[in-house]
Amino acid sequence: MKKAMFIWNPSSGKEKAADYKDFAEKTLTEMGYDADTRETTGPGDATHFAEEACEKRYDLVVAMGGDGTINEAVSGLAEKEHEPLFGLVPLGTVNDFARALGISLNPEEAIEGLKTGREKRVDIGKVGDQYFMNILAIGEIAESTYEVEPEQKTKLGAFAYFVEGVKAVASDEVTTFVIEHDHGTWEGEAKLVLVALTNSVGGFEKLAPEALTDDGLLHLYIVENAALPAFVRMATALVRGKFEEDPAVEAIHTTRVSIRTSEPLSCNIDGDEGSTTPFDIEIMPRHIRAVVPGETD
Ligand SMILES: Nc1ncnc2c1ncn2[C@@H]1O[C@H](COP(=O)(O)OP(=O)(O)OP(=O)(O)O)[C@@H](O)[C@H]1O
Repeated sequence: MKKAMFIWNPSSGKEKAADYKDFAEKTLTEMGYDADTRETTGPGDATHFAEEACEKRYDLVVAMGGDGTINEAVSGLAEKEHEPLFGLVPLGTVNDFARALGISLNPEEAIEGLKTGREKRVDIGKVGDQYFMNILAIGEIAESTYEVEPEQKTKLGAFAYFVEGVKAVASDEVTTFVIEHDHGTWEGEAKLVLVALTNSVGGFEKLAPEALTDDGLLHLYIVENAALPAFVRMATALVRGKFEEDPAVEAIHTTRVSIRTSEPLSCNIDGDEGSTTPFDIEIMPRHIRAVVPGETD
């Protein structure tokens, strides 16, 4: 009998998560799987469960939760000898990976979609011993998001980030970056460096509109240090989906990026704090066997 592991985070998606869990178990059984359900209790669980599924040669791993849970499950599947199929059921607030893969943001539809979906091999990124599916951000603007207090986040939402971002843009502090990539070396002062894998970043689909989940490329954007009006222009370009055409933005498509900075800076990986510079980022092309909507080729 085919074996599936269903990993779910009960803290995501509020009180309906348990109902979706029951529906997912029923669906996997109907699909002919022996379904083994695992509930996460805290950070790291989803990774350990997915690792176990690889060791025990499961056919399918399905993770249900927000982007944090999905990142943890994919990290457990990465670089293993046995590669189960990976299905995801989005239950978070942003759900970038599901958006990029065209998976329904309605959990019931996403679960139903496992029945009719097809396999698609998709890229992930690697930095040190961490993996990412959507975006790595580094620079004063990225660092400033850590300064947003939790209660400020709840009260003001995106506006709190915006205020911190403007403060970072307006500050005199500048960081010098040395960035090596496939086509050469970029050296200079930058406010923000972004490495995107997909076209959905923070639920916003216009930062890297051309980034495909299986193009084998890191989409690198270097936002140069500039005066405030340039940032206003850049924000407008971003909203219009023309970010990479802005003169203060260097856009490079590459398979590897090495980043060194004048001061150590920590990066933000898929929304959570990650490694501190210097570090190397690489693409792992078509590494994960994701289940996505659509007919099998
Ligand atoms: N039982 C649990 N209770 C609390 N936290 C948990 C539990 N299980 C896992 N976690 C942790 O919760 C973190 C956040 O989960 P996740 O990102 O999936 O949900 P979310 O915060 O609702 O989503 P989003 O970030 O999209 O709003 C994960 O990093 C995970 O380690």
